[in-house]
Amino acid sequence: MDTGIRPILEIGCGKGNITKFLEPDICIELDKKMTDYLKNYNLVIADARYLPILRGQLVSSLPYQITSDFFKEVVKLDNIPKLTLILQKDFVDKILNDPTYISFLLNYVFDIQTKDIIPPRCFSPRPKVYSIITVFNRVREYNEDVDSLISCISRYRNKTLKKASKLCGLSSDNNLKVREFKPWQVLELLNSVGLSYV
Ligand SMILES: C[S@@+](CC[C@H](N)C(=O)[O-])C[C@H]1O[C@@H](n2cnc3c(N)ncnc32)[C@H](O)[C@@H]1O
Repeated sequence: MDTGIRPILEIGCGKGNITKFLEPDICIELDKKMTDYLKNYNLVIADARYLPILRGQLVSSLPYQITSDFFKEVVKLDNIPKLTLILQKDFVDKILNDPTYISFLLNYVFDIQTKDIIPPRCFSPRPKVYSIITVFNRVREYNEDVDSLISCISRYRNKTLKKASKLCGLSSDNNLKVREFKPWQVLELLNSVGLSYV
């Protein structure tokens, strides 16, 4: 935990299991029934996806079904330099290995570091899946043009970069298939279509 980046915002404080150690500056929780557990903190009862959160570092053990929606919003918030999240391990494996839109975009904006794996028995109720603590450090500002290009190119992952880039209005001589690029090779992919976003 980097206490130098403030404010620290915790999303989904629940019964305060993480909150009591973290002591965040602001605690955001959707479920009003949790108010009693969180009365000692600066509590905001709200849906974190729709909050105008402008700066700080985020810590969260979010429900896994909102992970993609959450990232699509948070990736655009340049004043959020760091996120420490408990995520479903399968999701993290995908963003590190699979050539999808969200994987390329997250690897473009963040340096992604995996930490401890958390087995299902550590949670109550017990989930079916393994979780993993993952730290996202922002290394680039969000860029709408890059986002659109990644969105387009990743739709053609079974085509060569040469064909995919043509379909996306650009040009490339690269005959590798889009799916042959690992998410962490996103800059190489962008450079291959003539965009230099290092
Ligand atoms: C997996 S629980 C984690 C609870 C607590 N942090 C813990 O570790 O025990 C997720 C929490 O996020 C809250 N939550 C779900 N969706 C949310 C949203 N969109 N905005 C804010 N909180 C949300 C839930 O009500 C729940 O308390």
